Amino acid sequence: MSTTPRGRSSSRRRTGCCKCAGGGGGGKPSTPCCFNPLRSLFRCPGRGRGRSRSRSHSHSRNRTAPSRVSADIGTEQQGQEPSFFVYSMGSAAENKKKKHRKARLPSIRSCFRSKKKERKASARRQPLTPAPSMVTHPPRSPPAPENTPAVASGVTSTQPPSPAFTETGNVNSPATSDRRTAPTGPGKQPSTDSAWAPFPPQRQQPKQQVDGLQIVEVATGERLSAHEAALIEMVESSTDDSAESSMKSSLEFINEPSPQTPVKRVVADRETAVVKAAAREAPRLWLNGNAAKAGAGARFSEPLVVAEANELWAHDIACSRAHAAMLADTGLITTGDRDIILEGLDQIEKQIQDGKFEWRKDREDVHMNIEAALIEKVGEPAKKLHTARSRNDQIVTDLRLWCRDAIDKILIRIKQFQVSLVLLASKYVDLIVPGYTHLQRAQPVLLPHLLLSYVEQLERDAGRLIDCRERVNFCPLGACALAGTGLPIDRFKTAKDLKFTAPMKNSIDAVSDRDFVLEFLAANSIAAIHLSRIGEEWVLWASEEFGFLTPSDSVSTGSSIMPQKKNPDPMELVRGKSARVVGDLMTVLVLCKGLPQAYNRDLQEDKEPLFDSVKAILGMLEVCSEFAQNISFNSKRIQSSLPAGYLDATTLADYLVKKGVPFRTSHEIVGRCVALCVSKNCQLTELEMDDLKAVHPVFEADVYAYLGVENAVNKFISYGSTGSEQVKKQLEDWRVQLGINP
Ligand SMILES: N/C(=N\CCC[C@H](N)C(=O)O)N[C@@H](CC(=O)O)C(=O)O
Repeated sequence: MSTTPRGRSSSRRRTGCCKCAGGGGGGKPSTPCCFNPLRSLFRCPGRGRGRSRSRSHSHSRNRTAPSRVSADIGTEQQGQEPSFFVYSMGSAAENKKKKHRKARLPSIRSCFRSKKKERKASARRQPLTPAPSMVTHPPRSPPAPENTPAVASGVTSTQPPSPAFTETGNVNSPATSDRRTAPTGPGKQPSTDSAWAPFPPQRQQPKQQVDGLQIVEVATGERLSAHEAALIEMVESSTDDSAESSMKSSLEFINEPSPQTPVKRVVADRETAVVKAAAREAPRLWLNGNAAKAGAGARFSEPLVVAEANELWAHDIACSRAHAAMLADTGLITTGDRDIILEGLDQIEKQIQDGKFEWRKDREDVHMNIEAALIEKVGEPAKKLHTARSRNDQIVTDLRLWCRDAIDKILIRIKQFQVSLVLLASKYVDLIVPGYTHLQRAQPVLLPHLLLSYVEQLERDAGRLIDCRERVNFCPLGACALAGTGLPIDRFKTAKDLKFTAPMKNSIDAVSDRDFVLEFLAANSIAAIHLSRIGEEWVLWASEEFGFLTPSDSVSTGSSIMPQKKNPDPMELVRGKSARVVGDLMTVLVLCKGLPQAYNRDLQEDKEPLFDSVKAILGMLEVCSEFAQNISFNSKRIQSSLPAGYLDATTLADYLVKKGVPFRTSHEIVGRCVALCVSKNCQLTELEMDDLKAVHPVFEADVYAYLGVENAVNKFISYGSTGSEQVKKQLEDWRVQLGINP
């Protein structure tokens, strides 16, 4: 067993797992394996938020998911779980491994270095060759009918994209013979290759076509796409090393052991392969792959890819399916191409579900990963999928679909908690508890009345989410980058297929706004505040000072030093988690406040707080339900505490009002009665008739039916009051509404 510098065990570091840090594995749901689900929900030390790349911070990244303490406790056996947890630091052995991994950083570069001179000379001799790119260039060939066979099936990437539209919007396809026609516009160089090329040739390499990609053999013997090879050349020939060092530092960062659960580590291990790919390719989406070098922007998108993909891949594929179907319906692609695309998407979906999909950080985001994989899989037809689509409308459509699903999940959890509260209330129908204002004893209330007050709050939380869902449910797809498209798409069809209410009316608005995210986060924040208040109340009530509530052992934790302690920390964590939910709202509010209209890359930053907020609120609700199912109220202790605090004083004032005394006067009279009790050290109900008459002659013998907490509670009759009739009725209504059988 190795120990960390803090003396903590690391032997089980890789065996602990927790639900909240799961979700890796290419969309595979993580399996909670902690013996206590409440603990597992809240044990993740990291939130997956932007990790520092700074080397000086590397030790903090060595933190793993909190491991069970397996320190020297004599007879400790494998698999036994101490009842408290600590975070552990990475061990020396792990640090060694990390160094070892660094040494394995991109070897491909050195292979290219050995060929540098030769290639430079070659580059001087030869003009640049075209590099396949994801950028679609306008066709430079005369139109041909859409059903040209060569167009409907996959063609090589040296051919212009098809089918294409003329400016008048007609579907056209380049005639096969015309594909070899070199562009003649200003600045276009004649191609040395027999095929038409949008850019001049770059190098002389033996070329092959695989799935429409041009393949070249490089010095390592590896077969890379021309695009990949061109990129390495760019980095290599750059006099400025920053592109390479930026890439390298990213690699080091990615190769660091991260504070992840084993599920995530599996993903991270897979990412090692991804990283190698990144070292030889950094696709540039502008200038057709001929831009100088990878910029600093990549630094910010890389760590997000996997997290973003885990959440959004299913929605992104759903959007692509709907979009492909619409493109075929409108004749923008053939039905044959649509079927090939759909088949490819099915395969990708399966790969992701099986955890076999390689998420490449160098492909920027979930959209580019899926689209590029689709092109690799099915070739040319996949290149048509991005027709009349931009990542700007894709991401916001994905997000709206994601929010819709997330809201539905939260609504279910809210209902579960409501049911737990109603069941709890049903167990204590007659239990009177002190009601507090200013945290001072105020008036007696029935415990079910208090518990149903939480149920009401939750109902409004659900209502806010339902309202928000209505506004979320409009479809931005087809807004394209911001302006819509000149192509005859059918936005109503995609909206319908994706079960949106309707397409969004304004394409600029569609890609610009994240008000639906804000609204969702605001609704979450209010719900979180409600849960936090319940958490606070229950923590307070579980204290020795109150002693009103006892959590069962299954929802309690112990102390590492004070053996007698039993902490209600799930509810403390509910209270604590509310801070991050509110913080997430603040993050997106501030994120959006300075943005000009239409898409801005800042918006990429909306996802982490959105995902985080939803994860937190789902966890909080689950914990609250479980806590509610595992607490008991200490009736005896509560009852014995009721006499203190003159809880019946206001009911006595109401008695005087019924006798015709103005309320302000009755308030004063009861005040004098209470003062008398204080001097006599007794309860109001213990005052003799003579004592009462001495305070005011209006008191009669019937006053004793108003004194004492039971009598006081029974006197409440107003709608929504704590009177037992009212409470019983409301409890019954809630049972019916929530479908709880008698
Ligand atoms: N880069 C870009 N959008 C990226 C959106 C997706 C991004 N991962 C996000 O999460 O916001 N916009 C390009 C258009 C495009 O790439 O489709 C632009 O407007 O210039």
